[in-house]
Amino acid sequence: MEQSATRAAVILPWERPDRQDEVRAAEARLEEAVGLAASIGLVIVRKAILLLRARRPATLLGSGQVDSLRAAVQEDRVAVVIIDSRLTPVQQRNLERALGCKVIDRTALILDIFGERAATKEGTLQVELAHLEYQRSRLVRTWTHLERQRGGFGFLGGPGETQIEADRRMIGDRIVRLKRELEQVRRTRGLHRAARRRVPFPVVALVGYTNAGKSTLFNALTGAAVFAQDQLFATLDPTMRGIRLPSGRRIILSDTVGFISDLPTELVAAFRATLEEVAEADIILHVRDISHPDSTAQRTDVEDVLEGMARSGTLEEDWRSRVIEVQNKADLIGGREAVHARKGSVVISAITGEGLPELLSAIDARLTEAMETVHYTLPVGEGALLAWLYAHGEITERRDGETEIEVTARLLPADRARFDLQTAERGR
Ligand SMILES: Nc1nc2c(ncn2[C@@H]2O[C@H](COP(=O)(O)OP(=O)(O)OP(=O)(O)O)[C@@H](O)[C@H]2O)c(=O)[nH]1
Repeated sequence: MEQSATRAAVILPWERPDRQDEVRAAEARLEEAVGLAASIGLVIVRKAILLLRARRPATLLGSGQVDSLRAAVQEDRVAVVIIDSRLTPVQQRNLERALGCKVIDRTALILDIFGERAATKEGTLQVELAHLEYQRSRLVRTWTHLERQRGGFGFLGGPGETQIEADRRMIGDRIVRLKRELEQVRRTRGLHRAARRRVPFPVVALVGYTNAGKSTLFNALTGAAVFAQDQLFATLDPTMRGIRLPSGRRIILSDTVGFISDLPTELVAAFRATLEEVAEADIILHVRDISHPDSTAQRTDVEDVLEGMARSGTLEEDWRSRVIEVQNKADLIGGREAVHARKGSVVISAITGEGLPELLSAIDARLTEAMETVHYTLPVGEGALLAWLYAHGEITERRDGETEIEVTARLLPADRARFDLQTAERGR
């Protein structure tokens, strides 16, 4: 595929003083950017941290740095240079001219990733909106090359003034339409929620920083224990997979887009929209890279975003009781035994597999803990409802009468909502 062959260089301009701890932070930041670029299919053939004494208005980088970068671009046949910083439209255009290749900045890279990962209607619209606003703020031919290749929104025309005016109008019109569509989607969101609740198993969502190991963990867990793909899962998106826990209970594992350090503010709404799955989750697995120099700050960031979602009503207020913290990459810091497990957390290595059985048991235990005791009186003959209760909960008591069956069961709050929805529909 053409896009998988796109050769890229990732450059991190670094303005902070080069103290030893800062160097480690810069290296981690560069690794993050490399991971992000690789996640959209770019082949990274060069990466570098460039120390900035001052931000040059024309090119951001110093002229010597631009010269050696040009040589590197030629030598390595680089098609795209990613500057992990914010570029003004002028800087971007000047760099493209000087380097003789496409140049994109951090915001453009992140937008691309969100565009690929947005799963819900709202997520897709929100990302497209952020994308158009970004383009409008530039109004020059920017990264249409990458766009076309990847089938995105590459509709910007030539660089002439009239063309730019026409583009400005077109983008403006599209933004107005998108905002209207978004409102429409938000109005009907409640309806979609109810429909999603009919996924008949508890949902466990993975959240965490990019590179924390979410996908590795997702694959490790699903690779080992996927249950037969039935009709239901064919219609779900590929970031959702069903697995069976040691208890025999089935769950849906749902991967989400990763958190990114210093997320540009204009992308916050788009990011939150891509996190919508978390609102549906019975359990949130917060995957952390405990070997990362910013590990603690990253944890706070994730919790702050979830708290923000709770304040805005997207997430239920008791979200903290549904989080299991997963302290990943224990193998890099001396193995499971060497790591102090925080309360409510499980230490693992998604790569070596250590701690995975304990994690599965923790999910099982947390689901059991979250169950509520409910009583139902079902008419005899409603075998399907009774069967549903047996399949999704634990029946603790059952009394069969002439016309009615009384059942006491333990159910998850979400399952209880699903069950109530079913009985309400039958009553209709
Ligand atoms: N040593 C070690 N490396 C790990 C472990 N888990 C993941 N990794 C590595 O960390 C890198 C990032 O892992 P991913 O699973 O792609 O991370 P992610 O959280 O899904 O990242 P995004 O998809 O960008 O959000 C990869 O190179 C993995 O091989 C682990 O337990 N130990």
